[in-house]
Amino acid sequence: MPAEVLSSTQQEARQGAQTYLDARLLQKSISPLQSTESFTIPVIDISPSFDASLQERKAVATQIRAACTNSGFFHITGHGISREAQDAVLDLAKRFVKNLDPDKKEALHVKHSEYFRGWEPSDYTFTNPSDRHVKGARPETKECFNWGYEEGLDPTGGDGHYCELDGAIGVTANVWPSEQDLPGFYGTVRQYYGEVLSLARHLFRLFALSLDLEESHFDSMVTHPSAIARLLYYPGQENPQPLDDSGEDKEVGLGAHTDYECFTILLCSSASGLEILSPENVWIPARGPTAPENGLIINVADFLMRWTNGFYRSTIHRVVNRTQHERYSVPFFFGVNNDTIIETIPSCVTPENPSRYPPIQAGEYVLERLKATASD
Ligand SMILES: O=C(O)CCC(=O)C(=O)O
Ligand SMILES: [Fe+2]
Repeated sequence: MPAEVLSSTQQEARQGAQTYLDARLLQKSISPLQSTESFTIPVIDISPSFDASLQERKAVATQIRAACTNSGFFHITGHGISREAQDAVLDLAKRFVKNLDPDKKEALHVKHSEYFRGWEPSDYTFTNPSDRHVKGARPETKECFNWGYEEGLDPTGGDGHYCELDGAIGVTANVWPSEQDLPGFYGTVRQYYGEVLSLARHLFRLFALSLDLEESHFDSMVTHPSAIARLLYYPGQENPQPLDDSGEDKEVGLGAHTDYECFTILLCSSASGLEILSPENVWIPARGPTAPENGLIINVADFLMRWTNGFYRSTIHRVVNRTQHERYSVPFFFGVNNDTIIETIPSCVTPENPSRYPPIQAGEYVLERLKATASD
């Protein structure tokens, strides 16, 4: 890949995603206040996809395709992630936020990391880079801890070829609290992350079927994948703030954004707060009355949207905790091996819809998007 192609695509990585986000948010503000919303978030039981016939796997894939071409957002049940691992990792998020001393957090600050690993205090990033420039912008209320793939977290043990977002080999990018400060931290992360990583590889096979590709199409691209995850915390509001004069929230947990990778697997505590911009450009709660009890949330992210030439939709979402309760969540952002160069999937290109995106190296794309949240 010639150098000039990469640098122009880095620019395009930021701008393309921001343009999509800004355009959808603009449509939101001109859409009628009284919504004629008919959209509900689909719930897909993926249990038949584990041990059944190809025909049954294809039936699940068909439901995934329908969700991805509409809102790009759905709940899954029958996913096999143990309740124990889910509860333990949510509890870990709480322990990290509440029990780790400020100086220990400071030592893990993401500003020390080229790859945005470690402790991310609320005011360090704007999840929607445009929010930084809004007059009187207040910091988002979230606080989080980020880590990425390492072979020790992979139940397969990996393929020995992991490289970082920028292609660097042999770097130790993750940082961890010490065992003394937070006993069992790494073990709990490893258990949950390992289970979700296996689920993500399985889901990618269903995504392949959903795009009429061979089931194994993506397998060789996720042997040492980009798989960043985070423990997230949103404080409750002591006195939940009324909306401001323009009908916007005064306090936002995480600004409106799309995720960067292929798809996200999200675990959240019962507290409400996550909202998605529906296909009709109306904010709706992600965990409405139809949300399943033990489900996980899946949303399409930007890399899959560009890979499919816009056929699959990346979901715009945000978090606003309007309750007095604390909220915790653990998103897992799944993408392909950082060193994979991606070109639009040929079956998503037609004479009416020619490829809109130049080739790009997967990790470079994600790194560029991460950088945009912390600076201009
Ligand atoms: O906390 C949540 O529910 C969503 C988190 C999220 O959207 C993100 O970290 O990208
Ligand atoms: Fe997100």
